[in-house]
Amino acid sequence: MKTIDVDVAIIGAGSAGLTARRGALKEGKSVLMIESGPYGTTCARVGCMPSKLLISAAEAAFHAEHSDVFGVRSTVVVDGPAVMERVRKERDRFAGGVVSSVDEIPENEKLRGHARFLSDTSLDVDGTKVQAKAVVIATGSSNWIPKQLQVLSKTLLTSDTIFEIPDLPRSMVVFGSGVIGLELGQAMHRLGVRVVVLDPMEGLGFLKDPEVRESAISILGKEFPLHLNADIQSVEETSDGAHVVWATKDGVVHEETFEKALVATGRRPNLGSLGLENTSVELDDKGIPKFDPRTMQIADLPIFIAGDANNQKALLHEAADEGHIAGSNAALFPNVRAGLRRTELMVVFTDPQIAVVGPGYSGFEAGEWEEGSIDYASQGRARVMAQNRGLVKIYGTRRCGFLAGAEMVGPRVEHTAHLLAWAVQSRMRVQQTLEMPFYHPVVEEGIRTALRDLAKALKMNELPCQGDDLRDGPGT
Ligand SMILES: Cc1cc2nc3c(=O)[nH]c(=O)nc-3n(C[C@H](O)[C@H](O)[C@H](O)COP(=O)(O)OP(=O)(O)OC[C@H]3O[C@@H](n4cnc5c(N)ncnc54)[C@H](O)[C@@H]3O)c2cc1C
Ligand SMILES: NC(=O)c1ccc[n+]([C@@H]2O[C@H](COP(=O)([O-])OP(=O)(O)OC[C@H]3O[C@@H](n4cnc5c(N)ncnc54)[C@H](O)[C@@H]3O)[C@@H](O)[C@H]2O)c1
Repeated sequence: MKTIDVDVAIIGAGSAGLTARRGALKEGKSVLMIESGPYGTTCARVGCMPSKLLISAAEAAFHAEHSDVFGVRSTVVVDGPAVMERVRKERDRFAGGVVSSVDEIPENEKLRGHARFLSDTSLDVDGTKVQAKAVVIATGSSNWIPKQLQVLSKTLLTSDTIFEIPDLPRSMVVFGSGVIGLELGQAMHRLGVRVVVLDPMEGLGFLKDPEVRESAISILGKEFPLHLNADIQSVEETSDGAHVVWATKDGVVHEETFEKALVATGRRPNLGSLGLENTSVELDDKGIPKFDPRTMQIADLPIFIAGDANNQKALLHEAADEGHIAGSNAALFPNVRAGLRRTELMVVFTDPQIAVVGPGYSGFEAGEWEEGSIDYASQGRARVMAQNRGLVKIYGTRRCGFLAGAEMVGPRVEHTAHLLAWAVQSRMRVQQTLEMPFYHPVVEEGIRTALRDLAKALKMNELPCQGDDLRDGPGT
């Protein structure tokens, strides 16, 4: 058996694996990156980028169709093949950029094949043995298809296949009201596809604030059928398509046949065929290795885990940060150090957009925090643009009045969420954020209203706060 000796072996050439490689190289160590699938990363090939391309087409159709409110009349024709062609063309450009960067990696620093642990520091890659001083697991995640939906084949779409369809279907049932189901379901609806979204659970699990969640459900549910707490009674594939019978919360039974079925029921880390049983890695009750999120190290082993593989924050920027930390620490093993973890930030690209900043509503102990809010119904700029829908809640700590996080659904919150995340990470107090400039008329003025509301709830002038208390702010 051929053996390759290396300082750091990285399993997976996705977003986490590629930054892990850079992190390890910076420390002057030799690196081998192993990849079993196509190069180009999940994000660029079948994730972030093609989904946002489809959403942009849907936004164009929606705005053209809804211009009447401004007195502008138009007739809209959605050319399905042209929509999908642009998605693929631009997607190929993004993924091609990543592939070119991988092409530039010297041949002796990369290996094609499926990696499987033989011990903590050795791997089998399709018959080649890799002996490493440390290993980074950056194997990503895959779509999970529940048993009930495994009967689907010809009609089945997942995020891996939906961007390959040559034309838009006439109808599509979406299983799952998570981020993927909502983003792609709304986009397809806006492109003229008859869409129904079904979820047996409460749905929109990424929102924890009941009022913000309710606002998002109400807004999205007015635009397309969004059936949460649905009892999905039967799913079968017939010659006409996917035949689904379900009962809604009110007990009404529905029965429909759809040309396509998008299964967006969650993703699971790619750990199953890694041979972890041959290592000293201890798994939690979900089968995920226990690791330190500051160093990405698994126990005190020479094994590190980054990106979707660790099942924590399945987001691109987190995968990149985690990869970098894991790669440098693998190179420095056993002298690992804590890396920078940023304030949490998540944006869902529905319309209106949804965002979560910091630990969100569920991140605080009772009695430790206050909230301020704004309903976008009457917000000036939002009304000007006829996008006056949504609710923003901002949270602050009672102790010293630190800005702590937000949950929001509203116009252009991708931007306001960034401002708030930067302020949280900078450990700003609510009062300090109100001292910042606000232009007029902008949607950020809505955030100022919520911040004022929060300052009032915190009774800012009465808050005792020693200089030392700054050490205890969010982000420490
Ligand atoms: C439809 C969709 C939309 C998304 N939109 C966004 C968004 O808008 N914003 C955002 O922040 N995030 C988004 N995400 C999430 C984001 O894409 C992921 O969090 C990110 O791509 C994870 O990167 P990764 O490096 O962990 O995994 P990947 O990029 O998947 O890389 C893992 C690699 O490991 C390889 N591999 C697996 N097992 C082995 C093995 N045993 N041996 C060798 N190689 C192996 C795989 O082939 C793969 O190439 C989206 C995801 C999807 C699916
Ligand atoms: N904008 C973004 O940042 C973005 C976009 C897309 C994906 N992502 C990442 O991808 C990850 C995976 O997204 P996802 O939407 O697949 O997963 P998810 O975990 O967010 O949602 C899955 C949903 O499927 C539902 N479900 C489970 N079984 C079902 C069944 N049998 N029938 C119908 N529904 C069922 C669940 O109740 C849940 O609501 C996300 O956690 C996110 O981090 C991020």
